[in-house]
This record gives sequence, C-alpha cells and structure tokens, in this order.
Amino acid sequence: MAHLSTKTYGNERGLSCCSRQWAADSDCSLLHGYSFGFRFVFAAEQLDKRGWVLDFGKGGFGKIRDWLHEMFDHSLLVAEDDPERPALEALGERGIARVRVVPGTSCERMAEMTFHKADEIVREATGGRCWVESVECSEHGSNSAIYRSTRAVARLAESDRLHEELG
Ligand SMILES: Nc1nc2c(c(=O)[nH]1)N=C([C@H](O)[C@H](O)COP(=O)(O)OP(=O)(O)OP(=O)(O)O)CN2
Repeated sequence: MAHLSTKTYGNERGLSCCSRQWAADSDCSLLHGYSFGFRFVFAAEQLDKRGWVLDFGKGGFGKIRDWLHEMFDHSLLVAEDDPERPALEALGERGIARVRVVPGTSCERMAEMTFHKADEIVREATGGRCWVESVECSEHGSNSAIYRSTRAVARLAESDRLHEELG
C-alpha cells in the first residue's frame, strides 16, 4: 500500500512556449505555441512527520515549479534531432528566443522528460522516501499524454504484496 498525492500545474498557469514537431506531416511541423499544463502523481509508502507525501508548496513542489519555469516559460523548445536545429538555435544566439534543446517536443516526450526531472528532485529531497508515479503533460483541455515508469508501477505492486503478506 502506498499513499498517492497529486499536484496540478495547469494550462492556466501561463507556461507559454513555442515548438514544432518537425517530423509531422501537418501544421504541427510549423512553430506553434501552447501554455503546457502538467499533472504530477507522487507516491510514498511512509508519510513524513506532518502526514504528507510531498509538500504541495515551496518546501516540496517548489523545486519542480522552478524547473518548469526554467524550461517552459517564454521558451522555444527545439528537438535535439530537428534538422533545422541550427537555424532555431541561431534565434537564441541573436537574443530573440530562449532556446531549450529537448529530447522531443511531443506531449509524450515532454511528459517523459518532466517525469525524470521531477523524480530526481523528489527522490533527492526526501532521501528516496517519495517518488513520482506519473506525469501528464497537456497542450490544452483535449490533448495530453501520460508517462508512467515501470519502476514506479513495480514498486507500488511490491508494496501492495508486502502489505498483504505481512497483514
Ligand atoms: N500523440 C500526439 N499527437 C499529436 C501531438 C502530440 O504531441 N502527441 N501534437 C500535435 C500538434 O503539435 C498539435 O499540438 C495539435 O494540433 P492539431 O492537430 O491541430 O490538434 P488539435 O487537437 O489541437 O485540433 P483539433 O481541433 O482537435 O483538430 C498533433 N498530434
């Protein structure tokens, strides 16, 4: 058995950024902008002394919030394998874009990248007590993708099994 908590840093927060999906054979290959939203699920077998999985505020989620702004606020996301990467990076060199090179610009890749960063942050901050179960990244109310690690799913299953075995 594990405790789960959620934190939504929604589309209304204004993480406005610009990107393109160069391999798409649609308008998605053109630069376009979204205010991406994120929903995190955190997990822990043991709560802290306050009875919390992870502080929703500055003391816990704060570092993830800072990273979200660093990555996604007023930035131009460029996929590392974008054939036009040099041209897009040149915009950064000219001071007219804040370029962030990322593994991929689909919601799926953004959820995956954010999962790994958030998991690193919470594991370090809680000495491994808390981990990230999943991250959802949404373009708007209709389109989103979820990244869930098999390690996190396995840890939850193992926790359930031990609880049943030990009563
Ligand atoms: N699985 C995914 N599919 C698509 C992604 C994605 O990240 N993951 N991204 C896009 C485009 O970049 C774009 O963001 C969506 O544009 P569009 O095709 O216009 O889709 P919409 O839902 O916004 O428009 P409708 O009004 O529903 O047509 C495409 N696919």
